[in-house]
Amino acid sequence: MASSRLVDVQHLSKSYGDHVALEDVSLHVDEGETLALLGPNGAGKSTTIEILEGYRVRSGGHVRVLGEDPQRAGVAWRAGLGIVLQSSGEASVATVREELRALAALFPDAREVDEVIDAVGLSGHAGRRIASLSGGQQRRVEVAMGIVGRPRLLFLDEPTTGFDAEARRDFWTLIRSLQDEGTTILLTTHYLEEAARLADRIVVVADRRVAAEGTPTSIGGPEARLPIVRWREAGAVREERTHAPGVLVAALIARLGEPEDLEVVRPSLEDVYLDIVRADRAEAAA
Ligand SMILES: Nc1ncnc2c1ncn2[C@@H]1O[C@H](COP(=O)(O)OP(=O)(O)OP(=O)(O)O)[C@@H](O)[C@H]1O
Repeated sequence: MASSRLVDVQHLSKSYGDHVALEDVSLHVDEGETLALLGPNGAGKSTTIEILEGYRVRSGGHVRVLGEDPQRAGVAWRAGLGIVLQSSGEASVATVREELRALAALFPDAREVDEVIDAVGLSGHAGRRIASLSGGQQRRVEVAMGIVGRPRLLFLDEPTTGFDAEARRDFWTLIRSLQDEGTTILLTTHYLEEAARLADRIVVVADRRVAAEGTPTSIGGPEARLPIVRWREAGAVREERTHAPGVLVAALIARLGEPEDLEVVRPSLEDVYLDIVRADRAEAAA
């Protein structure tokens, strides 16, 4: 195992009673990297991440996080982790600053609490009770709690759920600054744009296993990225995928004059992701 491999998962399986949640998942995260774990509801993302955090016991496979098996690792190991779980909905009656100060005291090299409060956009709310904040503001407190210990490895399980558009942009800026400091991040999200902007690499989990892996611009293979030219002809929408959209558009203009409803679209990560998940589902059904 490379020394820079902070997360190493091989052939991970997990069953809840008779229900198989994960069958054979292998993935890794290297130091300094941000990996986005994507997949439909129920695919097993939280199960995977909670096994890596030591909160769930695996049924089989090999797992190393910061060089240790999460099922056996101790308090010193945990101090290297930052954890933002899927939102619990439970809120403390302490104030934002009190809660973060209490938590920061547990870490050897914690960040300055007021800087963290500022970084998550809560400086105007530092003295307010967490329970009195809005859902999105409470989620920001949870993110602050994940980063205050200056973790080497940060787990973010759907961190921006409940954020408004501006808060999400601010969060992306915050994550970029953590990436610049060298923080290694494992992120789950249902926002494909978030994965496209933040991740160095993406792993798609579907039907209990890894369905695809790659960078945001390469996952799914080159064919999945071919531009689509759409236009209307004889009352019907036509479309064609092509390596040379300009050539096709020129040919359409020569044939039709100005083509009706003409557009040239490059598939987004979301389009590619949906193709991967649908193909995987069709394969599983077959
Ligand atoms: N404690 C549990 N007991 C029984 N089944 C569980 C338990 N936790 C999760 N599961 C099941 O395991 C599967 C994977 O769940 P998991 O929460 O890991 O999915 P997910 O990919 O995180 O989904 P989402 O995107 O909805 O958060 C689901 O079918 C879920 O119902």
